[in-house]
Amino acid sequence: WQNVYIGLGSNLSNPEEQVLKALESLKTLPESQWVTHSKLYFSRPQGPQDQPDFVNAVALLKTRLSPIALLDKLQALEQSQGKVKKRHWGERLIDLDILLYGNETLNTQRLVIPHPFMTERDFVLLPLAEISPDLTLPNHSKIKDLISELPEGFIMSDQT
Ligand SMILES: CC1(C)Nc2nc(N)[nH]c(=O)c2N=C1O
Repeated sequence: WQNVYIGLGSNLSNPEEQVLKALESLKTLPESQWVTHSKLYFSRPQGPQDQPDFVNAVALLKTRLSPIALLDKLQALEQSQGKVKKRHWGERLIDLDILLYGNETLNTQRLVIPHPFMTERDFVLLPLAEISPDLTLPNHSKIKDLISELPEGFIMSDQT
C-alpha cells in the first residue's frame, strides 16, 4: 500500500460543499483505504485575482492503484461532480490533485509527482502539515521548513 496525499480545491458553487462532497467520494475509491483529511482552509486565490476565494483541503489515503490509474479515477470524480474549468488557473468547481505518492517521483506528460507547485502553496503545505507534520518530500525537504520559507500567506482562516 502506498500513502497518497490528494489536494482538494474549489471556488465555485458553494466551495465548502464541493470540497466536502469530494472528500466523501474519495472514500469510495477502489483498491484504496481512507486514512484522514485536514480541516478546510479558506484563502485568497493565488495567481489570477479576478476570481472568488478558495476552499482547500488535503486528504490522505492508502492505495494499490498506480499513479496513472489513480489520476484517471480522480479525473472521473471531478467530471462526475461537474468540474467546470473555464480558463487555465481560473475558477473551478472542484480540483483533485495528486500531491504525493509514497516517496515516488514521476515526470510524465499527464502527471508530475510531487505536484510541481505544492512547495510554494500555503493552501497545500498547511493542511499537509496539519495531518502529517513530520512529512518529508522525496527530495528530502521537510514540510515544516517549506512552510517557514513561504512568501506572504494567502490563508485567511481555517475551519474552526
Ligand atoms: C488558480 C490557482 C493557481 N490558485 C489557487 N489559489 C488558492 N488559494 N487555492 C487553490 O486551490 C488554487 N488553485 C489554483 O490552480
